[in-house]
Amino acid sequence: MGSTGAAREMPVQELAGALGTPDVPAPYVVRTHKDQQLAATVVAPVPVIDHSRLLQKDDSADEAGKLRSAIESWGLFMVSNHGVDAAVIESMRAASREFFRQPLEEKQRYSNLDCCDEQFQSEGYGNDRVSSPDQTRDWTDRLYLKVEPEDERRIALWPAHPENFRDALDEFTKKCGKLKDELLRAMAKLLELDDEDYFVDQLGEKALSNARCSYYPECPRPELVFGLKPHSDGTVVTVLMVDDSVGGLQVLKDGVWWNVPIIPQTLLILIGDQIEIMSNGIFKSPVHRVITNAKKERLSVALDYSVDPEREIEPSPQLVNEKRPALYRKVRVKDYIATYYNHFFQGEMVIDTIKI
Ligand SMILES: O=C(O)CCC(=O)C(=O)O
Ligand SMILES: [Fe+2]
Repeated sequence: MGSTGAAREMPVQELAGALGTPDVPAPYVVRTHKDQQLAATVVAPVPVIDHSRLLQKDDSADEAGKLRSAIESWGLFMVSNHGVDAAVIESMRAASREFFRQPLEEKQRYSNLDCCDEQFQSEGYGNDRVSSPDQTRDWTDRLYLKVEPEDERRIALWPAHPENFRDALDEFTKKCGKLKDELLRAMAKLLELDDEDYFVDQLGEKALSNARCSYYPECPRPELVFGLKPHSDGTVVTVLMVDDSVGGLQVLKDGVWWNVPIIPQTLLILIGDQIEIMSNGIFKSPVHRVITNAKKERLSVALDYSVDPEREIEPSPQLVNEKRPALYRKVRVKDYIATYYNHFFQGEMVIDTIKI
């Protein structure tokens, strides 16, 4: 991720609090998709996969079939009985909410702008890097932290308040990591790969995972802005804890934006670009976005799982044959991630650049 100099932007939370008029500042107004933000009215019938059944030796066939159809039709699905205790999820949620509720000065101790030269450093609290003056800003503030490899954590950027934040994130990460490995094994089985551990092994010993706590303040003009622009995730998979009462996540399917429902006690799994590449396009990473709400704030916590950035990925040789030649070029993950944001800011999908 580049480190272009960035002017300090006002957090959206402060902006939302300061607005006395029903208006949003021009840099947040989406120019190209007028009124599209409110277009979705249909709730996506996204399948719920019972994870404990998926893991059972003799009773997994139905669940595996559901998983396949969920991935093929939506590129995302919910998991229930996922092994991440409700208490772990609730502490993560509460600790993140508590963090964003604090005064600005407290949050800025973890700023994503370096304290000395104000260079953007991606980890920490703040907004996206602004790389060009005409970049449309998203109506969100974020706390972005590397959680794995564990020895690369920058603990100084992990909030010390609320006091349980660090433990909550550590616990959430560990439990979700196990879930992610189990799901990747189930996905390798679906593709009939010889090695059930194929995707887990591809991640490598220095696999990267980041936590993204996103806070979307209420917005006076939801129809004019994005909470988060349309994108597909540049990950292998993303485990997402959505807000427990406020919707806003939408997924694009067959040219239509669908609302992703909130289903209590589930976690949402998104197929990312990296597994799209490794599965030679059999799995597709869905384009999704977040819209804001005029009356309510929203909070989500995402765990991004990526192959070790130093490694290269390509379609699994077992999924390439004469009938289905490789659809993607081999790419170094670090290069993929580096170009990801430039495309994201332009509203383009980086995966299109490596399609053969
Ligand atoms: O806030 C959400 O529900 C989705 C966030 C998301 O898509 C992302 O962080 O990549
Ligand atoms: Fe996403």
